[in-house]
Amino acid sequence: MKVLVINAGSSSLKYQLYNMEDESVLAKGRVERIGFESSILTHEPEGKQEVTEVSEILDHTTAIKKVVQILVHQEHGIITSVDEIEAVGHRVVHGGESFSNSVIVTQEVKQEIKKLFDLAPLHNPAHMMGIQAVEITMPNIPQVVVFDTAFHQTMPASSYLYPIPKALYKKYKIRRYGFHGTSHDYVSQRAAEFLGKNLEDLKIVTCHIGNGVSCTAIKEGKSFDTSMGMTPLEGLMMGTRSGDLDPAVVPYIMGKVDLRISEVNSMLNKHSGLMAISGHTSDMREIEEDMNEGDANAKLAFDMYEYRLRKYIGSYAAAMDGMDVLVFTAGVGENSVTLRKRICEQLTFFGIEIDDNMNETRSSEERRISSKHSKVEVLVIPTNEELVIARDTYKLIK
Ligand SMILES: Nc1ncnc2c1ncn2[C@@H]1O[C@H](COP(=O)(O)OP(=O)(O)O)[C@@H](O)[C@H]1O
Ligand SMILES: CC(=O)OP(=O)(O)O
Ligand SMILES: [Mg+2]
Repeated sequence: MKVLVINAGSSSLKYQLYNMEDESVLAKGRVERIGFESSILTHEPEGKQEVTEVSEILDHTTAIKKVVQILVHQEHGIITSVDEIEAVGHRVVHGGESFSNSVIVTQEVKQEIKKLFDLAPLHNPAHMMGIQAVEITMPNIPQVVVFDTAFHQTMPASSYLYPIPKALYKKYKIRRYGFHGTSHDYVSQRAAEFLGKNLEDLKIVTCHIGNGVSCTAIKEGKSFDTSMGMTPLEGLMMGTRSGDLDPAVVPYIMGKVDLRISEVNSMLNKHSGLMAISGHTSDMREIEEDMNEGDANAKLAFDMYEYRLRKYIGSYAAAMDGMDVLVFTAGVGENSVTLRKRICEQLTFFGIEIDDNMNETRSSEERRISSKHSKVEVLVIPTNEELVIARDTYKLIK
């Protein structure tokens, strides 16, 4: 059975085509700059040359059409007919309190996702466009949605409630939901397997450090607490998102410089984080390069990013009364030798001891970077959200 996995963003759409018999990836790619005149489709078919196409892709339906066209293309394609695709699985960022598992898409499910547009304005409307684009382009194909929030539905009320009037939770469902759940779930399971231990016996802190950044405390195999909140803005400093700040800052700025709600949202989501402090980039590779060349703003951005991560890791060790395993994952977590070193070198209080050689070894494999004497196992586990989505889709459709 072949499953197409889609992660639709507001102006991009990433895809992977899986053969579920052996879980191999037949092709993957992305459409960027949807809605612009020069949109870019990058397609990587397994065992063939990567292709890039520039054309006008004004909406998600056109983007999906282009993806299907290239998947069945004579030269660059990997299947002979679209009928070979038996199911589509989508990433959906916000599932609110309605979903603690992946589900098959129905009218009711779509209604629920729509109700959550307000809570994830950058993500959920784009996912819905992806689902509708598949309905138009591949009618009758079963679709499954896999939620970032689902894994965190096990959090206790003491973790998910905010200390504000309870009516706000009852009436508007204002609470912590948490995100990147598929990733935290996947890497914690892989970590236990890597160590040959029972997941249920471990206290794990997982750090998903990509464009979005979140940490999760995992106890008895379940999410116990996580740094993102009602929206993916809370918690750690990110590429362009501020993370935690005094909530009083928001009304204060709105009064002082006469900003509208949408402008404040945009400032905190798109113009803050590494971008704001470095003054020119949200890309960790550039931050590190500039820092090494003596750029003081890049250094400050790096220091703040690292410091905030370290504070969260420490607080989750306290939250679980211990930490057996610390996991780094996602673009920055898997690749930044410097960030991992700086964090671990200043967590010696917990008995963490990093092995510099292991940390510096470049690899895309799961690996241990702590020394033999370290009291906490420190691992780098490459995440694979797409594989989890493909597996859930296969399970529900099969
Ligand atoms: N070698 C590297 N060193 C440091 N950071 C890296 C490296 N490779 C990728 N990154 C960073 O990873 C981030 C993107 O992470 P990723 O998990 O792909 O994000 P997302 O899935 O949220 O788009 C970028 O900030 C990028 O700079
Ligand atoms: C939820 C979230 O922050 O997702 P991403 O990291 O893909 O932006
Ligand atoms: Mg990601």
